[in-house]
Amino acid sequence: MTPVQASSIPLFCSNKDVVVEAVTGSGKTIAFLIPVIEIILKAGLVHRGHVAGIVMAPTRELASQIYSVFNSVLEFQPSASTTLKAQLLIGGSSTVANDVQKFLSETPQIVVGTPGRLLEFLQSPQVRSSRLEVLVLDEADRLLELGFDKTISGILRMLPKQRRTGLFSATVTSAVGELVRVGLRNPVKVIVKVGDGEHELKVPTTLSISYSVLTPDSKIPFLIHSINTLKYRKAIVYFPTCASVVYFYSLLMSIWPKLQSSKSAGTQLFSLHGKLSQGPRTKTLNNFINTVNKSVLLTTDVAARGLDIPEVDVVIQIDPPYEANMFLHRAGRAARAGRYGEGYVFLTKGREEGYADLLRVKKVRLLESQEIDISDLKTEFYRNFRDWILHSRENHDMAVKAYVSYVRFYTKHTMTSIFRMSEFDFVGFGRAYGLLRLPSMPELKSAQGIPENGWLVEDIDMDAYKYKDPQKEQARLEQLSNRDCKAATKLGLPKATPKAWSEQSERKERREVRREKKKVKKEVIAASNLNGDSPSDSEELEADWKTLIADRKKKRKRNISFEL
Ligand SMILES: Nc1ncnc2c1ncn2[C@@H]1O[C@H](COP(=O)(O)OP(=O)(O)OP(=O)(O)O)[C@@H](O)[C@H]1O
Repeated sequence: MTPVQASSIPLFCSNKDVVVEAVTGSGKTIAFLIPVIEIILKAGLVHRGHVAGIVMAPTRELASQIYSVFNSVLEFQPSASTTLKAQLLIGGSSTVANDVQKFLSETPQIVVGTPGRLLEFLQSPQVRSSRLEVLVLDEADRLLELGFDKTISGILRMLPKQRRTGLFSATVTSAVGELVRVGLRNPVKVIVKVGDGEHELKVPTTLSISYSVLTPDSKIPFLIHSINTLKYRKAIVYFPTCASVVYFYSLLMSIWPKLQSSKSAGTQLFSLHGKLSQGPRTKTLNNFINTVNKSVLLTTDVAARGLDIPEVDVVIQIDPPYEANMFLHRAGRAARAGRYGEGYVFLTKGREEGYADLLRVKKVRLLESQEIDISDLKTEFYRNFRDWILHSRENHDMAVKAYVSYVRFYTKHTMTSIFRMSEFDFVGFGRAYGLLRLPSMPELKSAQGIPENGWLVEDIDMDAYKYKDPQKEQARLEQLSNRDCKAATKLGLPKATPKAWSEQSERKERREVRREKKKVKKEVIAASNLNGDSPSDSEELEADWKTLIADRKKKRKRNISFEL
């Protein structure tokens, strides 16, 4: 047994409620799974329609993993004894009605699931939970966080008070205040500490963590450099939001082959996030787990907790997560069960450097990475990035979505003294996200140094910037031809959508051009008056004015430049 198993299994099995905290990858799954089996076997047979044990986990992936560990243990049941069975209850793959049907026909005693589906399942009149013996909350602190709490209260109301309850996590202490509400009676706290001889650590001792301080536009090139040069079989890269995973996965799929080193040739990329439907989500994770090739998974915090993929030996965090505990869970996907692993986090130059000190206070041992010159790779990256963005307008739409979601993510940081919105580099990240123009968003209103009209490139003819999808392009062309026509509004063109916004801002821009024309005209008239010309020499004046306007226009319509 691992230390957490040796200390918590006897307690949990001997009718004690337990709260167990031990670092990632230390074997907590077995530490609750064995007692669940023991407690149910000791209680004797349960009747059809009754649940005897519930294990709850915050994500579908984690619930599925626990269910499969259950099955691999239950395979070893002596045939003469009660046959224990488990059932998986997660949304997205089957209906509640099907789950209930299966439960009644296969009579499992244990259910493993995510809170939402578990609640719906327990609410079915055919399912009884009054004889429940044991409840486990894996990743308990996460489950108790806002969002799940109403669901969990609903589940707890349906369970008998006479039961054993166990809370497990690598960071369970933050949930201690909630214990009474969760219904633990005189729980025993088991905290398994690790250390490097001198100091206690909150991460496995076999996990080596480094941080790099980078400018916004160096982050993705540095990621490419890292996945090109680091030694790993499988690596996980954490992005802040679903939209940023979608965006950078599309970008890297297209341009990374051009930037690969011989060391990384043949490496497969995968992407996983919470907005994928269940089918592709499961398929992607299985493919990542089962591929024999060197592979990299781009993902969000949906894959931060609990996932046990032993071959993962490198974890990269493009940005720190919005709360510090998540850092430990993300990094802990590597260095599991005594294996060696490496964690990297990219901090934005400026205020974010303080995050390293905060982690040290949180008992994370980390070092600053050596500075590496990646200027050639960066130049090559942005050349390819520019071509890719300009290749289709869809790419820019994706960039806008990813950027907006990143800004919103940044506002959610709990450590506001380090991650200050007032110091957020809107322009730097706009360029890093490949934007031609910053989107209009409330957060930008009070920001400093935003270029006029949000343009990040000197000029671009947005009217000529096409969608690859013929239907989208057709719609865009129709909008273009309608945009000046007041009738378009009457026809009900959407007002609040991003397109409506861009239409609005384009209208604003045209107004400005008109204003500028008027100004120039006035200047010309004033100048000619000074020269003694009569304002009635209108033909000549009109010609001068046209030339002036044309010159200004020419300046504005210079080739698209994309300096990043
Ligand atoms: N007694 C044991 N001996 C050897 N390996 C073990 C033992 N118990 C568990 N393991 C292995 O350790 C790995 C990590 O276990 P597990 O996923 O339960 O960790 P955890 O503590 O729940 O981590 P996390 O906090 O990240 O969820 C798994 O691959 C598991 O098979």
